[in-house]
Amino acid sequence: MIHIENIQKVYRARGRTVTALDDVSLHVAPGEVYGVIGRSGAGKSTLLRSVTMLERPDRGRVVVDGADLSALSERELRAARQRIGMIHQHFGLLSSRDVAGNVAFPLEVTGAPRKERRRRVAELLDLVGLDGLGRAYPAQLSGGQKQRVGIARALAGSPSVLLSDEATSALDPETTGSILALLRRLNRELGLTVLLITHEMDVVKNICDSAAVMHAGRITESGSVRELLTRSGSEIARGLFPLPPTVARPGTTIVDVTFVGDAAEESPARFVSDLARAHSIDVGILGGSIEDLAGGRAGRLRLELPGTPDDNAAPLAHLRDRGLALEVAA
Ligand SMILES: Nc1ncnc2c1ncn2[C@@H]1O[C@H](COP(=O)(O)OP(=O)(O)OP(=O)(O)O)[C@@H](O)[C@H]1O
Repeated sequence: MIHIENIQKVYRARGRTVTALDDVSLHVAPGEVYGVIGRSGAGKSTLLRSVTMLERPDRGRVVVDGADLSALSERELRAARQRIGMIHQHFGLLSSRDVAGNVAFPLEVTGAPRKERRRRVAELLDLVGLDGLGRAYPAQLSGGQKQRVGIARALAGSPSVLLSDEATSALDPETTGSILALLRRLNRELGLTVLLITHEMDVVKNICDSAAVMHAGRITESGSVRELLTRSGSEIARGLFPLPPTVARPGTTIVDVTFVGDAAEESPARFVSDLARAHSIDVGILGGSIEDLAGGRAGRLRLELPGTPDDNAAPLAHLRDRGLALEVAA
């Protein structure tokens, strides 16, 4: 649905050059929620602005819903952008217009007749849970309600793609949860493809099917969250399932075990007790957790086994045979 291919963006300001995007490629499948996570300055906003060509990359291609946006004129782009909704951290509402007026705004721009606008606004307010608030002004709304207005407005033109620029960063945790649940519902009910940028691992945890990590203009890892969880050294895996820093005691083996899919549905305690019984060893649990992620249940445990990794070839093979991904500390 969204194909970003080898895009490059260098800013030059006051004799300084900053490579905001350095050969970035990303592929978002239709109907998925894709999160790009990174620290401030990593290039996330530049990436999102490039998807609509609000920022034209110096190099590379951006294809959205089959249209190569990098090849369109400004006039053609304006039309193509109507198929892409966008929501922002600070909502971007017009304070002089009421809620209905804000949601109707994009419909006025495209020249929809008044009756059609009324009908559509009522439908959108109902969809985002703001029924009855059409006459309220942004100043009278909570942050969560403002973001719902932002979402309704973004959906006015029935886009196939929604871009979210830190949409929950200005909200408290509870409101964040309700906005993420709304995005997930819209994704499922409307088949909406969502590309979001965030600096919060919780956002990835709650709604993303796939994710990418950005550092200094580069994508350092990307894939489905499920796949990343089992990838050795994945930052997403570490962020979703933080484990305490551990130094292996001499003569012991530290192994991180990742449970996804069926393995996560069974009790991890069962795996540990089966392992201990089958190999007559004491297995220590040093930390870990099991969580419900957007893509299903998953978990990670850090285990301590007696003996060196060489001594533990059989227990480690036992865990691998049960379909678990292992990372053995060097
Ligand atoms: N218009 C601009 N002119 C010059 N440099 C810019 C411009 N926009 C962004 N940059 C620089 O490009 C780099 C990436 O910025 P960008 O805003 O994309 O990062 P970000 O990950 O979205 O960070 P934040 O979450 O703080 O917005 C930063 O070093 C930033 O200073």
